Amino acid sequence: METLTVELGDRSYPIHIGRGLRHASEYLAPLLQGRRAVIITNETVGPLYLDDLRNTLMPLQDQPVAALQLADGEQYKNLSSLEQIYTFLLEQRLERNDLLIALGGGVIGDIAGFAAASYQRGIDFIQVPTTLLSQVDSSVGGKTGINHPLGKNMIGAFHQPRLVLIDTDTLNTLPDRELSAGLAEVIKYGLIDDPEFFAWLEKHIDALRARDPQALAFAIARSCADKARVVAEDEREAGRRALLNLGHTFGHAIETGMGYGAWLHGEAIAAGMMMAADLSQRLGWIDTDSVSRMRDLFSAAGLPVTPPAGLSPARFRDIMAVDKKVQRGRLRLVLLHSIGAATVTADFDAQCLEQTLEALTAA
Ligand SMILES: NC(=O)c1ccc[n+]([C@@H]2O[C@H](COP(=O)([O-])OP(=O)(O)OC[C@H]3O[C@@H](n4cnc5c(N)ncnc54)[C@H](O)[C@@H]3O)[C@@H](O)[C@H]2O)c1
Ligand SMILES: O=C(O)C(=O)C[C@@H](O)[C@H](O)[C@H](O)COP(=O)(O)O
Ligand SMILES: [Zn+2]
Repeated sequence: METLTVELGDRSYPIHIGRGLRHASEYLAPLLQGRRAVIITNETVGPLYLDDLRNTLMPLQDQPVAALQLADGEQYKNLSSLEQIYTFLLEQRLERNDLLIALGGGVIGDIAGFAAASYQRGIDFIQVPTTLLSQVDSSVGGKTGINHPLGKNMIGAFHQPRLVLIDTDTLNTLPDRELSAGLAEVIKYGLIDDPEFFAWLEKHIDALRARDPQALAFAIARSCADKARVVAEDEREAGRRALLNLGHTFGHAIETGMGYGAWLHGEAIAAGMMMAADLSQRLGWIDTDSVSRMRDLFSAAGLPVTPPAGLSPARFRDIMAVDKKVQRGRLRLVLLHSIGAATVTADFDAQCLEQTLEALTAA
């Protein structure tokens, strides 16, 4: 068992990482203390893990542990699912002092987190992430929200969880394609500011794909530590936190343009990071050798390295124009000086961006 802390003053919270949820009741008990918890999950994760979590919670509260199972998929990260959650919470008479628990991947964590941020103007919530992507990224840092047909995560709030409980054994049931998608965010941390981790990933990528428990535990803890550090410095993305968006301006355009769910988030941002690398290279920043290392690692992780056919440069431009990093109408992108040195900037040659879009969408 390993415990990290997201340091945010009186809103600091622990991330517990381990195999099995044996110690879960120890961590949950102090938060419950006469309060009631309900669970939001989905129709895939519920049948796998809801009973375990319920059994852990049952001795800690005097009322039955109610749960809502939403439909599964990125296309359900929308207003209609959010409304389903509000209705459930009201029917359950959940009070302002009660708790909501998100059990599932990033879709459930984001939407349940936003329900917690807005229900009765904000109640506490706990993240129990069950995908690699949610264990290394979405459960940490308090970004919650839903998609809009015109843009990813366009409606939401910053709302930190009170606790993150990561049971790495849940990854045993995760499909290979989803494991690879999670590796995209893991590789992202190496690219942003952790070149040693990037080099470790190059050596251990096969072990990670084979679900070696030690390799996974190390990669999850290192990713959470890297993210927690950035979030602690800049909780609401006034500056440095935007680095966590490496590959996301391109990647979100892929997800929105292809229709939510066609490309997994991790797949889209892997291709997006390669697009950011291509542009960085055209600007004379990152060198060819580093771009090849990136391409090799994403490929070894089972991820795409080019955007999908069928999204034109014009469509990319159109969707990218509503990115949340746009300021006074100017697009800001996360670009790379080298592996481990990312930067957020609006100061790039627009011609080079055009060339990247033309070259890679034609590939
Ligand atoms: N809030 C943030 O900081 C943040 C960070 C990264 C990504 N995200 C968001 O997270 C979402 C992607 O999350 P994701 O990749 O976890 O996708 P997801 O939540 O859709 O989960 C992927 C699939 O795996 C299934 N699943 C979950 N756990 C499982 C398990 N243990 N065994 C078997 N199947 C399981 C799910 O039902 C789903 O079908 C996107 O919406 C993305 O925008 C948010
Ligand atoms: O936590 C962050 O900050 C991130 O940017 C993490 C990203 O991996 C994640 O996909 C996030 O949801 C993107 O946020 P957005 O603000 O670009 O929608
Ligand atoms: Zn992401």
